[in-house]
Formats: sequence, C-alpha cells, structure tokens
Amino acid sequence: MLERLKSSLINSPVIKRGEYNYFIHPISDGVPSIDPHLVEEIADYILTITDMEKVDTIVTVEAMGIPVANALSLKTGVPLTIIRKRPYYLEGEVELSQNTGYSKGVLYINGLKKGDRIIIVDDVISTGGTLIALVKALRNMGVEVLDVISVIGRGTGYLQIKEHGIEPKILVTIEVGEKGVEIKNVFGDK
Ligand SMILES: O=P(O)(O)OC[C@H]1O[C@H](OP(=O)(O)OP(=O)(O)O)[C@H](O)[C@@H]1O
Ligand code: HPA
Repeated sequence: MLERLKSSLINSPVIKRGEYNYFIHPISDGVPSIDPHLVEEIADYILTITDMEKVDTIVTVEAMGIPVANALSLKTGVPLTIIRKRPYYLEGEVELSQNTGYSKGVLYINGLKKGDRIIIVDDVISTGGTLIALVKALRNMGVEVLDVISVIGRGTGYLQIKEHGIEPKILVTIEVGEKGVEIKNVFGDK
C-alpha cells in the first residue's frame, strides 16, 4: 500500500531552512518532477478512505496541495477551490495568517460560502499552523469541514490539530532528521 509514496519519501534529500530540517519531495515541492503514477496512487488511496458523496468542493492550499487535489477532482467530478497567497479583493474574500515552521504569510479564501460541505486536501502537515488557521477561518464562515487529509505528516503538528477537534487523515507520517527521512506510520496500519 502506498509503495511509491513510501519509497520516494525515504529517498528525499533534506536541507536546512534556518533551524528547520526541510525535506524535498515531488509531492511537497514538485522537485525534481512529479510522477503521475505517484499522484494516482495517492488519489486512489484517498478515495478508499473518504466518503465523497456529500462533498460539494475539494479545498486545497496553494501551491503544493494542488496536484493531488486536482487528481481527486478529475477522478470524482467534484470542483476544486484553491486557497491563494494573493488577494483578489472580491466581495466576501476572507483573509487569514499562515505560520509554518519556516515561513509566515497570508492566505485568502474566495469561492466558498456558509453551508458548503468541503474536504481539505494538502500535501504536508508539519506544525499544523496552516491547517488549524484554515479550519478556524472556514468554520467562522459557516463552511462544514467534513474531512482533513494530508498526504504527509511530519513531527507532532497533527497532535495540535487534534486539540481543535479535527482528526486529520495522514497517509504517511515521517520524522525528518539532518540526514534523511524515516517513516513512522502509514494510515490504516496499526
Ligand atoms: O503544518 P505547517 O507547518 O503549517 O506546514 C504545512 C504547510 O507548508 C506547506 O506550504 P508552503 O506554505 O510551504 O507552500 P507551498 O505549498 O507553496 O510549498 C504545505 O503545503 C502546507 O500548506
Ligand atoms: O519539510 C518540508 N518539506 C516540504 N514541504 C513542507 N511543508 C512543511 N514542511 C515541509
């Protein structure tokens, strides 16, 4: 299960971003290139663990949630909304702060409204900063978050998100050291 994802993660290079050990992987960085079979493996797996029946919109965050979220959209016919890092000044645009382990920025929500039933799909959860802020903003808007799915989880950020009443589905959980990536858990394995 998820063999391509696991083996590609083990081979990921790690660089320093300040104090942060940053792993570089096709799904989280688009580098060196994204194997469509890898994206398909991930999308097919997500579809086995997610009920898409009630989902109005798949929501992802620019940039690297897009390849997997788009594959899900193509496979299901469910539209995709991308949370962007630039404003459009449209009526109803909602702004939120994004803090990751290595960056700070602003995200902008457009195209969603009260009562929409959505799932969030992202490439990585690390500190949990992005997903926690996003879920809070969506709930304030009256958007119903049915599921939060991250392809890769690193460290303990997923524990923080649990404190907000969200049980994220993380396909592969890793530890990232200076020398490389170690796989800690695979969704569905116990
Ligand atoms: O759990 P956190 O510490 O918040 O980190 C996770 C976030 O970091 C990455 O986004 P990034 O802002 O680096 O953008 P990218 O997708 O453009 O690489 C990733 O796509 C997540 O959205
Ligand atoms: O270490 C990382 N690598 C790639 N994307 C990420 N998003 C959060 N942390 C990381």
